[in-house]
Amino acid sequence: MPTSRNTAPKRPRLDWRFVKRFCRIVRVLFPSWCSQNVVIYGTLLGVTLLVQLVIYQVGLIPSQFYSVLSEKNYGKFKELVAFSVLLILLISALKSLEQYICNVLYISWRRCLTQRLHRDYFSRWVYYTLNVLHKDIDNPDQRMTQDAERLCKQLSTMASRLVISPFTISYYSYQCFNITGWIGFVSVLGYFLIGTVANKLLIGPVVSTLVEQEKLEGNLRFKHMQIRVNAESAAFYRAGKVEHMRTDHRLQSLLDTQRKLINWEFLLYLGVNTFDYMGSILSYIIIAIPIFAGVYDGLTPGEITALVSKNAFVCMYLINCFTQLIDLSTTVSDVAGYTHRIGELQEVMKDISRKQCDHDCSTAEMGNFDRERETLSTSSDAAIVLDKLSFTSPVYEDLLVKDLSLRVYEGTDLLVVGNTGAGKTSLLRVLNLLWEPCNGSVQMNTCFGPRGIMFLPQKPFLTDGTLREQVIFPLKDIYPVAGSVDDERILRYLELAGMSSLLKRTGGLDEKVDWNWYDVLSPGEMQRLCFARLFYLQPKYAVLDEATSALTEEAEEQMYRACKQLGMTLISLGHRSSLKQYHDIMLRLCGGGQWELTKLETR
Ligand SMILES: Nc1ncnc2c1ncn2[C@@H]1O[C@H](COP(=O)(O)OP(=O)(O)OP(=O)(O)O)[C@@H](O)[C@H]1O
Repeated sequence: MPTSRNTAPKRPRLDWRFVKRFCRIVRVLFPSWCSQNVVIYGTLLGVTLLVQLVIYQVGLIPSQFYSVLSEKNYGKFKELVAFSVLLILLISALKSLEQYICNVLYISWRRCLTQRLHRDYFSRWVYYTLNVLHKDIDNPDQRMTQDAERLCKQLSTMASRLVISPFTISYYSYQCFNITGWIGFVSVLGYFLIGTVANKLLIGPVVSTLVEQEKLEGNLRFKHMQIRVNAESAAFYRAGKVEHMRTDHRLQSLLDTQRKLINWEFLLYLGVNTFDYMGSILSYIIIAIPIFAGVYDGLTPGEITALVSKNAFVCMYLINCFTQLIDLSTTVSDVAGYTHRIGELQEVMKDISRKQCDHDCSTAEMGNFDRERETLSTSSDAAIVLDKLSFTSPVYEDLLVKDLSLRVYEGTDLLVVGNTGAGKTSLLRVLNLLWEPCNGSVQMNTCFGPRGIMFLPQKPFLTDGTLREQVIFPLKDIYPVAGSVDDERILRYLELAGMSSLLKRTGGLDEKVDWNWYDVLSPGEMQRLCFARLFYLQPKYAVLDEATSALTEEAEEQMYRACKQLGMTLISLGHRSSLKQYHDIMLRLCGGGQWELTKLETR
């Protein structure tokens, strides 16, 4: 059952929670000390250090030119020009390499982060709980795709600057201290601290507005996705006008928030730019101190010019190191926003996964059908045992079913009937552990998958892929034997389900199709294709939730007879009275928690 949080969510900020979430993401990006990403990051550090070394040499060139030109030394001038050209070629090569390594790092980080999120998302049935029951976390899909991508991109752009900062700051601080004494060094440091505090104050609102903006961005995309998936139904309703209005409404909310964001960013940029330009003046003020104090009184004007040029470079570069850190404010605010969104998703998924594991750890590998081939149930006992089972829907307190006790045995087919909304499908959700019961217990003595129990949900699920992949779904590989024997089985069962024509449309079992299966198959064809799957997998127990609702009664008879011929025990949910003839007992859900069990005599 979903757990809605009672406390209002905290506004995302640059706080301790951000640090914890960021550290968790960093552990994913650098899984171990000898991981590939550490090697790439180390290489980046090496190349960036080299770049700094060359930059230092390039920075000293103007002062050397001043000296050489004031001495009118032609020989030295030629040497200096050649040296300068060499340095420039070297620095452009190194800077390109630095950018290239940052991009490699970005791809590697994205892979690590997204794969980890996918692992948590697809473990057990976290994706179901997250999308259907957990309404307090918006757009998980967007967090795993766009947000993760942007976080890695921003981090990779920061990477080289962050990696080098401790080195450049220490080196140029030392140089600045040597040249200007403690006054110069302390002034630069004080200047940086003021800039940091001012930026920290401005970043706060940017982070929370960015998180809100990403949520609305996801909502707008979801709306477009809804139209894309349901284009035909929308067209039948002539829904263009109303959906246009709703989509524009979402766009408007997004744009309002984006305007709020750019207003805050304007203040942030104002702070950053002021800091940048004030920094360049500060460097001359620092150099002026020893000059006016008379420290360089004994030097000629040419020597003073060369010295000022050299000292200005050192001071400016130190200030530049600090301003680069401050310039990162805008990137840091983006990183903080994405970190909060991804961190929140990770926490919620972990929480759901822990609860699902506590609920029933024995089903942890439920999706691993390959493993289940070996873990066949040999028990001759009931496959499903319900003992005084009671459950409600996640949003209402009213009981859908109260104290239901029932056993399902092999060979005894069960029909579940009841009014719309009586709780038939919900019973399957409880059997599948998707919903927690409020009372009683569910015991599944058979495994999920082929030779165990398979569910045909009310809405057919068609995966992307070839016709073969549709038929063998949810198996990843061909089962039980590969090659032509398997082809023969697939073709036989497609024919049995009345879907051989599909083979002509696709051009073969393994032909890649460029269409969306939902768009090209009619509801009846989708149901038939799901039966072809069932015939192919041949589970011992088949649970059919209104699986023939789009078929004629003759087609329904064909499908049911085929299931019986293949030795399946059926548990069907439906409204049609024609279904009774294929079952032995009938469970009627009467509403308000009431139910009755009757034996069917008509077979
Ligand atoms: N994810 C959900 N969150 C909240 N309520 C839900 C959810 N899914 C189903 N319900 C509610 O639970 C109740 C039982 O739904 P269920 O799908 O079991 O009905 P059903 O008997 O299968 O109906 P039908 O015959 O139309 O398929 C309904 O009132 C439904 O609105």
